[in-house]
Amino acid sequence: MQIRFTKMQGAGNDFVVLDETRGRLGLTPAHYRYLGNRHFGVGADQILTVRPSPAEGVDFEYVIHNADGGEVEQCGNGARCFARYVHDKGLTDKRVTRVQTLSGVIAPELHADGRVTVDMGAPQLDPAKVPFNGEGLLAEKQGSAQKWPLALDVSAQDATVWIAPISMGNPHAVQLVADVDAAPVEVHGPLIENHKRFPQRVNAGFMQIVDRSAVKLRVYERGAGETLACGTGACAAVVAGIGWGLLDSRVDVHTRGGLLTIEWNGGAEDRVRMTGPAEFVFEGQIDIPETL
Ligand SMILES: N[C@H](CCC[C@H](N)C(=O)O)C(=O)O
Repeated sequence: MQIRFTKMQGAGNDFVVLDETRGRLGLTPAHYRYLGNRHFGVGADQILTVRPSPAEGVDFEYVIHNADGGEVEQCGNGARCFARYVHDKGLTDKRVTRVQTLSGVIAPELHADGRVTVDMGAPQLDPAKVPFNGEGLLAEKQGSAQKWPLALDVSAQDATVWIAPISMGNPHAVQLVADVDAAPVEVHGPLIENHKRFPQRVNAGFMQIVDRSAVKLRVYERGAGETLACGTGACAAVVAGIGWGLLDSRVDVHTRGGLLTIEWNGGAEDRVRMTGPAEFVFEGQIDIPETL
């Protein structure tokens, strides 16, 4: 099966973009895994699919699959690339679009310099709705937010990390670290991702506070492993830091792949705004087996 695709990246989080505005490709999770595979396929953290508007008042549908083939609710860096793609490919002449995702409607705005600002909606701060099962745990209060103890079974020495469970449509567990470069992301990341207290698994964020308007962040992503940047992870980290009383309302998030700027006024109903890059890398086509 011949698949035409566009490779894009936002702060180093990379994507295969598929255009289904003129008909469905009929791909299976195995096909998405194949496209995401960095040795046998194209290689990407996520596969983004553009579909026609599903309803009045919405311009497009935006479908997201992780490299492991699983469909997910939201992808922030992908949303910026989505907005750049639909405009530059002539699918719309709007610079502000309304896009339907599994977790609701988001509104990306494409700026003249190619950067994109996305209204990512309000965070979900109720742990049970992240979803996170905190039964039997005693959360610590900090500022207007909490930290929950998460016991990790790290070979002999048990480790407990203190996390904020936050959803941006997709689930995140954010923790503070003194030094992101020294943080045990490779070891703790998968243990947090697959922790039994996150029934839908979770994206694990490791945040170092630089000052009240700047952080460094690494994210071990659900279904993709550590990525160079995670847009929803940056949103969740800033929401946690503001809730803990450590950050102001506009924060530069320094990721290994580039800079994202996140704004949130701190109210549970306040919407999170994310600004960052969205770049084309190359166009291509790939012949993938019909059955995998
Ligand atoms: N791995 C995430 C989806 C992609 C999120 C990330 N790439 C972003 O920019 O938000 C999840 O399973 O929820």
